[in-house]
Amino acid sequence: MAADIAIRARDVTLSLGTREAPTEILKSIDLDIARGASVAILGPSGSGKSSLMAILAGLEQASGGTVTVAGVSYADLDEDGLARARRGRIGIVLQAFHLLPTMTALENVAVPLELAGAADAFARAETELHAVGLGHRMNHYPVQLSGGEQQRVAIARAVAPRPGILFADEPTGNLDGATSGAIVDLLFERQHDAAATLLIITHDPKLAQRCGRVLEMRDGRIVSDTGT
Ligand SMILES: Nc1ncnc2c1ncn2[C@@H]1O[C@H](COP(=O)(O)OP(=O)(O)OP(=O)(O)O)[C@@H](O)[C@H]1O
Repeated sequence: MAADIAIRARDVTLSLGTREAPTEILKSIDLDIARGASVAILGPSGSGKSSLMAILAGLEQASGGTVTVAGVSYADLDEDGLARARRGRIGIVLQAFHLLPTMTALENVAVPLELAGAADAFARAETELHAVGLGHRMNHYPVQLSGGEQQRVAIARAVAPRPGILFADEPTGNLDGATSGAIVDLLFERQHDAAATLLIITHDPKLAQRCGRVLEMRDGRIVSDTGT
């Protein structure tokens, strides 16, 4: 695969449900995303956006086809291998934030940094939490944080290791206009700093406009693809 391609999917399908009544969630997705690109995925609810992102991020296995991310083919990896491939290289912000309930905001951001081998994990985590406006909430546990605050912790956690690839599923879904603008600025700043590839699912046309490329999904397929 060419070095300038960060994400490649070939004939990716996802079929869920029962064997008697399978539902085709994704239908023959072919996609190349250039390194350093910012890509928005738009499309109606249920069109398969989150499913596609989960497969590209290595969180879910496709029913068919191949996925290669940062030169690593997912076909050769089991779950542990996928987790190792993600660590420090892929940042993910999902709709459910998956913060660890027994850890404070600071620990939620610092621990993955430590796992990725950072020596100054806690200092960096503090910096990231300040950047998302949560300097005053660092020692709060997830249950003590609002939905928007939890979302910002999840974003700080995803960008802290400066991953080469960032996946974000509705990253501003729970945030008000002003906070959302600041968080989007931060995502693009981090992308720029690390020359990272950014893939964002959004319903927000303004956010989509900030991306160099816009994909539109409908009924499990990519039906339009504009930009680079
Ligand atoms: N485990 C499952 N079994 C059967 N169908 C599923 C399963 N998980 C998801 N689906 C279906 O797959 C389709 C695509 O879901 P997906 O979450 O990828 O859509 P989406 O475009 O991200 O939607 P939204 O914008 O609402 O988040 C939906 O119709 C959903 O009901």
